[in-house]
Amino acid sequence: MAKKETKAGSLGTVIAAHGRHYLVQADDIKLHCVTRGKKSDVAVGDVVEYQLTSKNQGVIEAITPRQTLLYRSDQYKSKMLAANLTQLVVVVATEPSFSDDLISRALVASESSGIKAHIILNKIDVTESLPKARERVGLYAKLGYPVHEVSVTGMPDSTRSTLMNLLQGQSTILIGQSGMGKSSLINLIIPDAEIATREISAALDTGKHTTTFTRLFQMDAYQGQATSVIDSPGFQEFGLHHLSEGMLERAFPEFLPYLGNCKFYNCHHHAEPSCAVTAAIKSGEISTMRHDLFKQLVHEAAHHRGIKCVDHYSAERLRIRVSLIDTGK
Ligand SMILES: Nc1nc2c(ncn2[C@@H]2O[C@H](COP(=O)(O)OP(=O)(O)OP(=O)(O)O)[C@@H](O)[C@H]2O)c(=O)[nH]1
Ligand SMILES: [Zn+2]
Repeated sequence: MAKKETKAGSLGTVIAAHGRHYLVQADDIKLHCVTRGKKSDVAVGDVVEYQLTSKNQGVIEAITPRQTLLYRSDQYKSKMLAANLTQLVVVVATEPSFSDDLISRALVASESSGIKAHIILNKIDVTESLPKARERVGLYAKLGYPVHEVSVTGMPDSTRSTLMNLLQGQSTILIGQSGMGKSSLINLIIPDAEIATREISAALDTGKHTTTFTRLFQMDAYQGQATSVIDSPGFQEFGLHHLSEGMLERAFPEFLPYLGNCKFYNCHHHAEPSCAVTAAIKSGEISTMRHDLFKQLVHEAAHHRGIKCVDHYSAERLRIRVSLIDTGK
């Protein structure tokens, strides 16, 4: 393979991050890289320019323009989950019970970052819990998010082909609560995933906490399109404090037909008279659960105004938009 280079240095993809230490896949080698100074704005999935400092170490000099950037944030800071994703896949299962709150937050994050979202319903071999789980994911299917039913242990072959169809040519992040079978899915499609994770963990000296970092697996390209899967550590919370009210209302696809039809142009869709969104809840077009989450997210974000990462976030979105214009997309 020809070595990819720019004037500033060689190019590689960040496949794992731990603190300010990064593992960069450059052609066939993995380099342990650091950034200059205190900079830590590198995300897994970034394509970076680096300079070699020794045989397997380097310094990241620059991040090439990102196509997308997925964030989550709490009241103190925003955290970049992954860069250059094309899709997000939420993994849920028939059991243990999954959280609608976490699914919807992940979907809102994907909408606001311009990333497609899918849902995988795993463990459909657990037939007692299947009807209820199907009914619950049906809400998301109605909103337009494709739902794929699989069973890693019950139907490994068809599960593998469903996954390969979904993943090929894409850069995908898998998100799921603990116990949904995310690791089982990864092991099914990437047989040496555990070995790779141990290697990454040793290279970045992450200690015993091997599952607490995000890592990217590069798979065989599909029709010339790079294919990669990012496994994110299971998390209980998915804060979206960086999203403004305007961004939030547009991240709920079921609200879109009603926006602009409220009596007040600056309607918060809360308790205002003649609100088209609350009318749609009454007529059953919008679910109360999703509207409650919308109000909760607006409430959380309201506590966040003025914190630096809002500017950082807006600047990044502008940068992505400019780079899309530059590349003519
Ligand atoms: N019945 C059934 N069990 C499954 C299936 N897939 C995974 N499991 C089981 O579910 C449990 C959790 O699977 P994991 O792959 O560890 O789940 P995870 O989402 O990675 O969870 P963490 O490792 O806690 O983040 C394990 O005992 C698996 O064997 C399935 O299709 N059917
Ligand atoms: Zn309204």
